[in-house]
Amino acid sequence: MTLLEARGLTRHFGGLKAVDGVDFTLAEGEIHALIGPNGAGKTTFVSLLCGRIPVQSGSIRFDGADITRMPAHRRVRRGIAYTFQITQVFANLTVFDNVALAVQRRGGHLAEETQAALSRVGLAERAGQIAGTLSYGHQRVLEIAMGLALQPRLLILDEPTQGLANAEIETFKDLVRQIVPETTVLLIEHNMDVVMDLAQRITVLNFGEVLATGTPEAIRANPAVQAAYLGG
Ligand SMILES: Nc1ncnc2c1ncn2[C@@H]1O[C@H](COP(=O)(O)OP(=O)(O)OP(=O)(O)O)[C@@H](O)[C@H]1O
Repeated sequence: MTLLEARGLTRHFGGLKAVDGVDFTLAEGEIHALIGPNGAGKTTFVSLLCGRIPVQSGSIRFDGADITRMPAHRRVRRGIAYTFQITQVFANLTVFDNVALAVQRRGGHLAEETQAALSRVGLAERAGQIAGTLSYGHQRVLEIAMGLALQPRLLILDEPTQGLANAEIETFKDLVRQIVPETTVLLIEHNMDVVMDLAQRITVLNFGEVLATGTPEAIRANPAVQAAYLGG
């Protein structure tokens, strides 16, 4: 089943075609990676999907409904959660309270669901710690817990492994494998090992347009992708 479908999605900044007529579908339960060179439009594209930036033209359907003009907070309620490159953790609050805020936003059972989200990412033992004192890697994991606390249908992760150590990347990959297929995952990622390991399908953006979509094998073998991004 198709969970999300974008048609002709467009966002220009002045003369710059950041996202330019993108057609894109997400199948329910898949791990889908979005890759491409710096400035290709990946963050802008997912910002359009979650409503952080308004669409100029084109449409987005999510779970059968047109969400093109829906405000971001209502998309969250419909099941789209996201974590962005820039850390969203409240540094002065405890780990527990950071996640509790996300649970509260959804109107869930505060203590139980907060604890469950923390256990899921392996942060339960640090529940009482002030978030700002966590290592960088743990803060990134906390962000994912905050996203999961929303119990999303779709979790969008923008460069989640950036700055993580190798062992933390392995933990992250295990976590993503555990949350599908209940949660569909859209992953912006520059680390090609992570992409090839996790993704069932990959979409390559280049200059705001879709260059290719396919399985990891097909994308790796695609000459246009090699020329634009993989440096083959
Ligand atoms: N608010 C904005 N105003 C003007 N230009 C913008 C804005 N946001 C993004 N851009 C430009 O749009 C283009 C696409 O940027 P975007 O951040 O979406 O690319 P990206 O593929 O996510 O890049 P990276 O891999 O470096 O994160 C870039 O040229 C960027 O400078």
